[in-house]
Amino acid sequence: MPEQVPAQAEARGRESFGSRLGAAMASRGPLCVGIDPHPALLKSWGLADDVAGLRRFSLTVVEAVASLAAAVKPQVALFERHGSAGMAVLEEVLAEARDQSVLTIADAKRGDIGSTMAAYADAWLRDESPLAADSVTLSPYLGFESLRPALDLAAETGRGVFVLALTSNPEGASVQHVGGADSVARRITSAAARENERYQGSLGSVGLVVGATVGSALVDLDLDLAAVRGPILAPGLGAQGATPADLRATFGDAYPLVLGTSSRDILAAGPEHRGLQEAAQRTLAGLRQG
Ligand SMILES: O=C(O)c1cc(=O)[nH]c(=O)n1[C@@H]1O[C@H](COP(=O)(O)O)[C@@H](O)[C@H]1O
Repeated sequence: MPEQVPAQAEARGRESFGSRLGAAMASRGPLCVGIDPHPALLKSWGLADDVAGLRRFSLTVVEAVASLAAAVKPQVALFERHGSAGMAVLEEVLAEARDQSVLTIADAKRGDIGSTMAAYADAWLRDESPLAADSVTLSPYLGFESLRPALDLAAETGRGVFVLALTSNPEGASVQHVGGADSVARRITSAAARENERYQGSLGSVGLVVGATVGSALVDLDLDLAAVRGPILAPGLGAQGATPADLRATFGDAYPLVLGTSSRDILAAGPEHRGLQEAAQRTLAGLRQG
């Protein structure tokens, strides 16, 4: 039963993900740095588009920004394209982030029927898994309730999830805005709010993904994100055109819950630590000013 889950996490001496992320956002600021090792970025860093290049790139980003960011978000697709050796690098990156005390969001956007979802939950959210991260992104388009195994395992192990609600890409609206006053996005945000009822006294561990680029959609769809009480992962800064000022305008009262995330815009400032750190600090200063 949902009410028992925080007790399970507590029994294991675990602090919830929402509580840990809230503390990291308060002490370091509301920035997540995306680790997206695109072939073009590897090239611009003077690295080959191979497993050695992938490893050097990703570990460099973790080392450079671990003390500046509340979280790092490896994009799983860009490791997967290198096959099993690429996934081994992802395991190493997750372990390095853990050693350097920066929270991880595995950007895997998983979603499937419940029985298969249980296996995805095991992969990303179970202690023993080599791919265990602090949190994982989930796609709710097989129905929010199909995510149940991940929602429950995250609560049990003190981990978190970010559920896609309003994505940053222009095509997202063709599905997410459907339904008028009872839009798909509204159903997802309401379901996330219900899940977060089990996390009392801190930020919930069920976050949402809402793009920095969604403009007036929150007003148009009448979404109250502050009421969800979970973190809001907001991609779309920089390379997709959104600015920190856009975030403040878009999120209004919910802005304190927003974790701005940027990948290419910061990564293009590598390979030197200093360049990456300056780019991250610039983005963070913008987010703090909002
Ligand atoms: O879940 C995500 O992080 C995500 C959701 C979304 O709506 N839009 C979006 O861009 N993302 C991811 O955020 C990252 C954005 O990268 P940049 O555009 O380079 O900052 C990519 O890894 C995307 O897959």
